[in-house]
Amino acid sequence: MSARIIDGKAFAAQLRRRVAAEVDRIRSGAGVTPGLAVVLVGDDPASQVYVRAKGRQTVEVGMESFEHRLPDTTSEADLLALIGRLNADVRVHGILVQLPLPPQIDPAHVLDAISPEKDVDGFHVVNAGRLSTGQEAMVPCTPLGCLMMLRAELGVLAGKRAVVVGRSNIVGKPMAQLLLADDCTVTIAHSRTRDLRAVVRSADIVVAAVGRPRMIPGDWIRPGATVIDVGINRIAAGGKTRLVGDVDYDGAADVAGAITPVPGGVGPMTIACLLSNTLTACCRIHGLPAPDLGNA
Ligand SMILES: Nc1nc2c(c(=O)[nH]1)N[C@@H](CN(C=O)c1ccc(C(=O)N[C@@H](CCC(=O)O)C(=O)O)cc1)CN2
Ligand SMILES: [Mg+2]
Repeated sequence: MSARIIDGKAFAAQLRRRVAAEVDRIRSGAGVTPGLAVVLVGDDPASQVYVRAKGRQTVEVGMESFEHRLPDTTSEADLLALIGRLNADVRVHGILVQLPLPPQIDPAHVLDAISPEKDVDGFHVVNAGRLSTGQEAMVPCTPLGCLMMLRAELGVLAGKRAVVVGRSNIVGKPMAQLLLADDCTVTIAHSRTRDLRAVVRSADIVVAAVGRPRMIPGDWIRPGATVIDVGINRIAAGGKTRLVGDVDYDGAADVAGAITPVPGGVGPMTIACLLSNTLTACCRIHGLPAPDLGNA
């Protein structure tokens, strides 16, 4: 193993400390406390863990947390009505609806019902459009966390060849936009890409976000490349389960310059960036200068 390990847990802890200091500053200076509303529909076990972590960390950085847990039989109309109330609630600066949603609810309807300025997930079509046209946007948390770690690891990203494997609206596409905005030469690869091995091998930066356990073997990685593994895949292992990424960690760590582990890499940064986005949303809503915490 030669790669540096990019410690997402430590990064996230550092970002939360900076968010907490800024929350303290705007509360004492402007008398405003940022508030985050998280909505969970149903009882998906992983979602419950993430929502609990979000609520706890929101309170720990000094923000107000509003948690809404709805049964998995909730209709789309009832969920839209709740979002309408949260949009109008002046104590709430950020709104997040935990994904996935049960099948009777169309996520596109729900995400586009959230006020763009309170859309701390950055999933609203207005924020996606703003990001892709270089305007001030709310930036999706997972790619924002990846960008922060890449900038800290590599400094200036301009001119780097970046390959993003995966084209989802919530990770792959916004990640590519962020890298492009930092002047990388960006390729988005996906399940239909021809000779994926050669494409990945050409990259100085590989962001893997396909959701397939260890799909990218170590010998696809260019020696010295920086590898950001977004995958969080639970696999069976010796009668138990364990988490692995989309990259074969042991193989890639032998050749990469730096790599994020799973767990403890991108995942913790997702929630830290949610807190940072909530602070940003609160500052924008109240016309306060938004602190630079390494945001896009
Ligand atoms: N509305 C949203 N829904 C979902 C998002 C999102 O950003 N917005 N992302 C994921 C889930 N997610 C946050 O919601 C999330 C996933 C994983 C982690 C994390 O810290 N993972 C740990 C491992 C945790 C474990 O042991 O299971 C790690 O990688 O170290 C945080 C947040 C889908 N839904
Ligand atoms: Mg795909």
